[in-house]
Amino acid sequence: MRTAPENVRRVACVGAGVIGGGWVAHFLARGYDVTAWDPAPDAERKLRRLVDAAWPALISLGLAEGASADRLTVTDTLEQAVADAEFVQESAPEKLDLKRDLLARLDAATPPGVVIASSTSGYPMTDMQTSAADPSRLVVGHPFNPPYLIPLVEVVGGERTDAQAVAWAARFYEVAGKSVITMDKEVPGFIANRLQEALWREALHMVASGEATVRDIDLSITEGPGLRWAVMGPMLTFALAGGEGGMAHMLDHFGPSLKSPWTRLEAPELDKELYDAVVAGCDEAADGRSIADLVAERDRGVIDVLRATGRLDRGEGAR
Ligand SMILES: NC(=O)C1=CN([C@@H]2O[C@H](COP(=O)(O)OP(=O)(O)OC[C@H]3O[C@@H](n4cnc5c(N)ncnc54)[C@H](O)[C@@H]3O)[C@@H](O)[C@H]2O)C=CC1
Ligand SMILES: C[N+](C)(C)CC(=O)CC(=O)[O-]
Repeated sequence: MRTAPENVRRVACVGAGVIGGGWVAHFLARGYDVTAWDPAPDAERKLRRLVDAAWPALISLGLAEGASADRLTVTDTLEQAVADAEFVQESAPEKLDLKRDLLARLDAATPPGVVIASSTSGYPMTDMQTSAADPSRLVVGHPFNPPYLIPLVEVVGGERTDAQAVAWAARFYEVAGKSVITMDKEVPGFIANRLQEALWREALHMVASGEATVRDIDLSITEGPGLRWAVMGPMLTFALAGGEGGMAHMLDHFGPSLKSPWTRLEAPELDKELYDAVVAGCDEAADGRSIADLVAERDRGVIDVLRATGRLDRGEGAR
C-alpha cells in the first residue's frame, strides 16, 4: 500500500552516518516521525549528536509545525525500523554487494508498495536491485551533504523500477522540502556528481603535478565561480560572458578554446604522495578548526546563501 506523498508521516532511515544522520535531521525538521537503524554499536550516540549539532541551523531555517528531535526512534533491528514506514531512505556504505543485500533485506521487511530510496553516490539502481524480490519500488534518491541544508536530490530508477515509484519519490521529496531532478534513464554519475567529478579530477591533477596547492584550489572556487554558481548555474553564467550577444556570442568567441589542452580528464593515480598532499593541504587549510567547527561554519554559510537568494520556503513537510 503506497500512501500519497502529501500524506506520509513516518519515514525510516537505514544507515545513520554522515548522510543517513543528515537525512534524519532533515525529516525531523520537516515534521516527520523518523525511525532509524544502523548496525554500529555507537550509532545512536553519534546520530543524536549529529541531530543536536544540526538543530540550531534547522531552527534558524524554520521548523515545520510539530517538528521535534524527540520524534526520532532508534531501533534495535532493521525490521523494527521499517515495519510501519511509509518511505525508506537507505544510506549505508558505498559498497555494491552490501547495497544489493541490504536493499533485498529492506524489500523483504518493508510493507508492500512502500518506496525504498538509496542515497548511493553513483551506483546505477539496475546494478543494486538484482537481489530484491520486488525491484519495482527501488529508486535512487541521491542527496548532497548535508541533506538537511542542500536542497538537491537526484532521482532515478533502474531497469526494473516502476516509473510510478520514481514519480512518487520525486513528489515525496518535493513535499519534504527538497529540490528534485528526475532522470528518465540511468546517467553515469547522475548529473551533479558527474560535474563535480570532472572538477575533482582536474583539482587532483593540479595538486599531483604541483600546479596548485589545496588552498589555491579551494580559493579559486569560493572567491571565484562558486559565488556565481550559488545564484546561476554554469550555463547561464557563461551566457552572461557573451555580453549582449549572450550564449551565441560566448560560443563564437570562446568555443575554439574548448580544443585547448586545458583538461586532463583521465583520473590521476591516487598514490600515497597525492593522498598525503591532499590530506595535509586540507589540515593546513582548516588552520586549527576541528571538523565540528568546519561543519558549523559551512552550515552558517549555506544558510546565509539560501536566505540571501530567497530559497528558504520549500515543501509542506508532514502536516
Ligand atoms: N558523504 C557524502 O558526502 C555523501 C554520501 N552519499 C552516499 O550516502 C551513503 C552513505 O555514505 P556516508 O553517510 O558518507 O557514509 P558513513 O560511513 O558516514 O555512514 C555509513 C553508515 O552505514 C552504517 N552501516 C554499515 N553497514 C551497514 C548495513 N549493512 N546496513 C545499514 N547501515 C550500515 C555504518 O555503521 C555507518 O554509520 C553512501 O551510499 C554514499 O555514497 C551521498 C551523498 C553525499
Ligand atoms: C563525495 N561524494 C561523491 C560522496 C559527494 C556526493 O555524492 C554528493 C555531495 O554531497 O557532494
